[in-house]
Formats: sequence, C-alpha cells, structure tokens
Amino acid sequence: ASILVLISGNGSNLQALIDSSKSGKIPGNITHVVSSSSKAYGLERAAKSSIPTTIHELKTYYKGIPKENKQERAIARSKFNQDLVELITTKIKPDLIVCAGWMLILSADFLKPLNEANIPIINLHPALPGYFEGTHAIERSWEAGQRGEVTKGGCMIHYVIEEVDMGEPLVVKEIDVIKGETVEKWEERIHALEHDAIVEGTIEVIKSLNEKQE
Ligand SMILES: N[C@@H]1O[C@H](COP(=O)(O)O)[C@@H](O)[C@H]1O
Repeated sequence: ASILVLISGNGSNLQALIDSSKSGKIPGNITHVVSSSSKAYGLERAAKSSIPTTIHELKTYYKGIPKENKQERAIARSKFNQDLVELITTKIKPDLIVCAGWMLILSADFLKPLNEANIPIINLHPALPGYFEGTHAIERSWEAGQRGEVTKGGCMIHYVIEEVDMGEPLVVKEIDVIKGETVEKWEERIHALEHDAIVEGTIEVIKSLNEKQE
C-alpha cells in the first residue's frame, strides 16, 4: 500500500511510520509527506529517508487578505483545500492518508472528494475517545487528571470526519493518571503510546483495504 503522511511539526510519529515501513512491520511504503509548515522538522526526517515532500502552507493563501475579511479568507481556505485534494488525487494517488500531527482542520470540501475516491484518512489524537477534542489535549488531560476529574488518559487513532477528533476509533491506548506527575512526564508517556498506536492504526487500515480487494 502507498501511504501519504500529513504533518505540521517535529514528526516523531512520522519517524515511527518510516521505521516500521522500512522494517516491514507496516506492509506498505510512505510515498509522500505533505507538511502544513516549511519549518517542520518532519521534512528533514522524510528527506533523510528519500521520501518526496510538499510544503502546503495556509499563510501563502492568506497573503494580503486582512484578518477581518472573513469572506476572502474563507475563499482562500477553500482554495487551499481544493489544491491539496488536486495534488493528492492527480499526483500522489495514495491508498491511504495518515494525519500524524497535522494541525489544520480537514473540512467537508477536503474530505468529500477523498471519500468519493475511497481513500481512507486516519488521524492521531492524544486523548481518549470523547475527551479533549481539539488542540492542547495533552496539557488539558494532564490538568484534569491532577484535579482528579479523570483517572486515565491516552491516545487514539480514528477515521477523520468533519467533527474534529470525533471519527470512529480504530486504535485506543490508555495510561493511568499518576498524581503529582509533571506534565512533561505525562507528555512523554503519551508520545510513547502514540508511536505504537499510529503504526497499529496504519496496519489496520491496510488490512481492511486488502480485505476489500479480495
Ligand atoms: N496532534 C498531536 O501533535 C503531536 C505531533 O507530534 P510529532 O509526530 O510531530 O512529533 C502528537 O502529540 C499528536 O497527537
């Protein structure tokens, strides 16, 4: 299977995918990496493994449009999505898409054409299903844990739908809250979980794609 990975930053989850596809643990190859930021260290990780990359930055589309001009920005945002869909469906043509630390919301005008093309899209979220949707989930789950509002945390791999971080989970990994633990240690434990979860989730999707072809 050919895998497209979407990133925005450090790329430690991309690295887990690269290592597992090289070792054969993942029955597929990462054929392209798209980054929403030219500063993403993940781009260097891809280059080190000779994986082609594309930088697709929203700020390029917003250039010259004042912040308060919501209408113009909405048109530019939609063009950003359309161009990414175009790139994916006409050039990259992956069997599946893995969002590994991609920090931009994927809306209907991105999801619909890819669903129609039967290209599954999965995402990694550093919290358990139904908890802490959106950004800063690691910090928010840590605070809630230390306040005794939750006793567990973790991460999930889920199919991407319009509702952010709400799609059907296919991998869920839990850890227990440790009272008095630092947020750095909590983050470290969640990242370790994520690196296993993203590999397992990718294998799951490839398995279901192969079953569909049989
Ligand atoms: N959405 C979140 O962003 C982080 C990306 O980490 P990396 O893969 O870039 O190291 C991960 O914690 C992911 O859950």
